[in-house]
Amino acid sequence: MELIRKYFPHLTEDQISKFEKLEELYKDWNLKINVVSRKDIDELYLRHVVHSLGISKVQEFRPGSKILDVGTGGGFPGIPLAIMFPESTFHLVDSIGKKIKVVDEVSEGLGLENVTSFNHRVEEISGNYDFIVSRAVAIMPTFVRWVKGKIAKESLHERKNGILYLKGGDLSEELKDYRTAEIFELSTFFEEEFFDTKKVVYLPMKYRG
Ligand SMILES: C[S@@+](CC[C@H](N)C(=O)[O-])C[C@H]1O[C@@H](n2cnc3c(N)ncnc32)[C@H](O)[C@@H]1O
Repeated sequence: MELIRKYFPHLTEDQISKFEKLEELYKDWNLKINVVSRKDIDELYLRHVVHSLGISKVQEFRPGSKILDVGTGGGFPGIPLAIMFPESTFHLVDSIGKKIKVVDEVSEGLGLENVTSFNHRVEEISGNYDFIVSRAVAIMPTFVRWVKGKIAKESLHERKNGILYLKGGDLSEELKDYRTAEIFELSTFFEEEFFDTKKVVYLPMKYRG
């Protein structure tokens, strides 16, 4: 929790208490099914919560915005972002039912009214989202194919609607066909070594015509 207080000093008491409770809920769930690896659960705030919130350092979601988290697994980055932006709506999708069950239980346990989850492959759902967020699901060309019809044309934000993807390492090959992609180094915002190679890739939506 010190990391949350250190990097996000302006949270409300309600947000702080949700972030505190989140650890308890994930630790309980991890005894039943392995939603977070054993190693990572001890560093839940660093590896999952603060990492997810890296997206909020790049883009503040305005009230009323709609966000889709693709391949959310146990709820990352969607759940931490939903706590951070209570006036935005988050749809969390994953193709594995037992992961969605954990997402449902955690969001209910935290009283998150702005989270809805779907047990589907993302290719099967439709929607009109301001931003699509994700971590560790697919390479960019596949991901773009899955989500490009799901991004709203009207934007509530100054930055164009599009994809905000948490990635690591050298992305030059993977992003070579995406000239409009912007890469934000998370080490700019967070000093822990874990973030040295971590980035947020922002890919604005391209509109035809
Ligand atoms: C490596 S896990 C990452 C989970 C989470 N985003 C995180 O970073 O902790 C990848 C997740 O993507 C989901 N997934 C893969 N392809 C998908 C698709 N086409 N539609 C929905 N979910 C998908 C998998 O079921 C799995 O839970």
